[in-house]
Amino acid sequence: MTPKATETTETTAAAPPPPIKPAPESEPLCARIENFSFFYSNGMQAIKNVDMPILDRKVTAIIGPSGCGKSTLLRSLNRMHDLYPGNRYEGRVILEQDGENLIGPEADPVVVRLRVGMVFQKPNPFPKSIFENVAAGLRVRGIKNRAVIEEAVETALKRAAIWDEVKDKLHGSANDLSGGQQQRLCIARALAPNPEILLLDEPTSALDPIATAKVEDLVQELAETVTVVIVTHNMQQAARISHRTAFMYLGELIEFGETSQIFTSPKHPSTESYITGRYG
Ligand SMILES: Nc1ncnc2c1ncn2[C@@H]1O[C@H](COP(=O)(O)OP(=O)(O)OP(=O)(O)O)[C@@H](O)[C@H]1O
Repeated sequence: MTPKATETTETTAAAPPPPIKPAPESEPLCARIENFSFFYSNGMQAIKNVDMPILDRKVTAIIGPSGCGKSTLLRSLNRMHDLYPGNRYEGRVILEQDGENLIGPEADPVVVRLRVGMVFQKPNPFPKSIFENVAAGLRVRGIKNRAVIEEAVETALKRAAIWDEVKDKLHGSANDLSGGQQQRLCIARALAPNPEILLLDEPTSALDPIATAKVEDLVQELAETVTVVIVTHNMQQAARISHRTAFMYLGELIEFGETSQIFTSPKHPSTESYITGRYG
């Protein structure tokens, strides 16, 4: 018997459900990412229409499989992509404090990088003294008074929980520190200009478990005074230290919510597949 058209046995793969838009937040925001897209100079669209709140003085983790756009999104927040010609931003990243659009044409990328500090995967201290590493951002801010710089360097090193280890060798080379100490020094360097947001791009992936635990403790402490956004491949880390988690896939923000909700009852099937280790 010839099957009728309606009885065909062929199946087509169901399209994945659309991303879930973040729910309105009741807690104070530090910034809002609105309808944000990013295009690399070769025309590749790495971020697609992302809307995401960034909670004030909380830790937001960005997770997702390799190549989903985590680092691209993070680097957009402090205009790192401006260092390469031809890259393009669309949309807005608004700082709540004064309404500045960080990716707008009027925003000076150098000033944005003081308001939004960044620490990378591999510790990258300048080949200078410990003191000069931390003072660097203050000098960019135009601060020249020695006493002011000394006080700010001490405060930043204390905030980064490394003061006790370096206070007697501030003029020694940063390169003589251990990897974990170098990473905390880089955090101090980012903190010295007193940024509103601290971006951390897989800050512990080059560190051993003890140095990792120190940085994780530090991040939680820091969130009392500065907003933190962290990219991590380590889901236990995201679950341990963040208040909100953003799951990205193929350049889209698929799901955003309280970290405990994302890890225990994700709403989107792609989030569930990722956190249960089925891909990525
Ligand atoms: N300079 C570049 N020019 C063009 N495309 C790029 C560039 N850098 C990254 N991409 C592409 O943009 C997409 C997002 O990359 P991105 O590094 O942001 O992903 P990721 O989620 O951080 O990955 P990983 O976890 O592996 O670090 C990828 O498809 C990547 O190939």
